[in-house]
Amino acid sequence: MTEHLVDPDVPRDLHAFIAGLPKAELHVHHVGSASPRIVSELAARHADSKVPTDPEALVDYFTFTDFAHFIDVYLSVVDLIRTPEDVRLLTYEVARDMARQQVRYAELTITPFSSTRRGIDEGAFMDAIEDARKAAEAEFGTVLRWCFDIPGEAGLESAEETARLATDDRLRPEGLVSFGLGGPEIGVARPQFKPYFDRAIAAGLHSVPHAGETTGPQTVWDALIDLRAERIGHGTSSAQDPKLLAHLAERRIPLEVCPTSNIATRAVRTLDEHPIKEFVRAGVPVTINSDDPPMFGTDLNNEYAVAARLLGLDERGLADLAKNGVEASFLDAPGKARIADEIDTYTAAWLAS
Ligand SMILES: Nc1ncnc2c1ncn2[C@@H]1O[C@H](CCC(=O)c2cccc(C(=O)O)c2)[C@@H](O)[C@H]1O
Ligand SMILES: [Zn+2]
Repeated sequence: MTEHLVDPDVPRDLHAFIAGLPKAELHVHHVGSASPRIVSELAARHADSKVPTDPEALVDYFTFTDFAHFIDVYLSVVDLIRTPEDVRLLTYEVARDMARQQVRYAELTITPFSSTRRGIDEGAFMDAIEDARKAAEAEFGTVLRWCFDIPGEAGLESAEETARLATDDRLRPEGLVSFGLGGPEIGVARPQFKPYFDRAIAAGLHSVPHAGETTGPQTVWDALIDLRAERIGHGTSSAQDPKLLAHLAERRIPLEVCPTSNIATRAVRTLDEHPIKEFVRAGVPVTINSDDPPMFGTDLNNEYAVAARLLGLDERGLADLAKNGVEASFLDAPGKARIADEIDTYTAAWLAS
């Protein structure tokens, strides 16, 4: 457990329970998962970068005035990833950090457009992530799968490139399971991306766009109707629309909730105002995720502690939340059953001790 992340309002033994709880993570960004250790290593390789390497300076650097500022800082870290070896290092080290938190399975959102437009060869990029995925599974036991996302603000050129990389049989990596859409939402309407999502879905990929993070509930409706979303990234503003909440609950469409992220990007004012309770009350399937953990000064374990506090959960409630993540994942049925059983066994042993 990382000591500075202990929430004083959550009992210490609940933190310890969370630290050992087997988990699935469904909403976490590749570059946004670069820890200070990884950032320092990349910055040392590329000394001209403006990203600070000192962990204390990084805390200030990762303090955001608004969502646009967050994206600017995010892109400065993207600029640190310049070679296939950088891509491999980042991916492998992110898996190591996940394994330490008992993450058994993660769908990692990768933005291949950002790397190919910066000159990394597309085939070498795919080889680097696949090589890291296989090594991480063998060495840490964490299973990684990919979501390729369109950086919407970069325009339809980025959508075309992302759809091509995700659907070309010669390039598409074995670990790819889903197709997403990220970046700012203001001025980036979801319906324009429909043809690209149609292509990805026709190629067998699942649809998981961000929506309702920084704009209202209509964006979530657009993601559901035009992009045929199977899960929603954030979906925070859904709480403003009771019909939408009822729809999400009835269709069993999970929200990928990332509480600390919403505060760090100023999408939500305070944790106590976070709508997670409304989602649960409306019967919407809720999953807990970390988004860009080091940039938001969090990790997945801390997000579970935050959820425990906001929802008043005990060990059984936390185990159910972890099982929501497994159930909402794109694992096959035996894969889901294996992690769900592990969660039950761990919880029973903890409660019996
Ligand atoms: N909380 C988040 N909510 C939304 N997205 C988030 C979040 N966290 C991380 N992201 C990532 O940020 C990327 C945005 C990148 C982007 O806008 C952009 C614009 C213009 C040019 C380029 C370029 O690369 O040249 C990139 C998204 O694709 C997504 O993967
Ligand atoms: Zn995200």
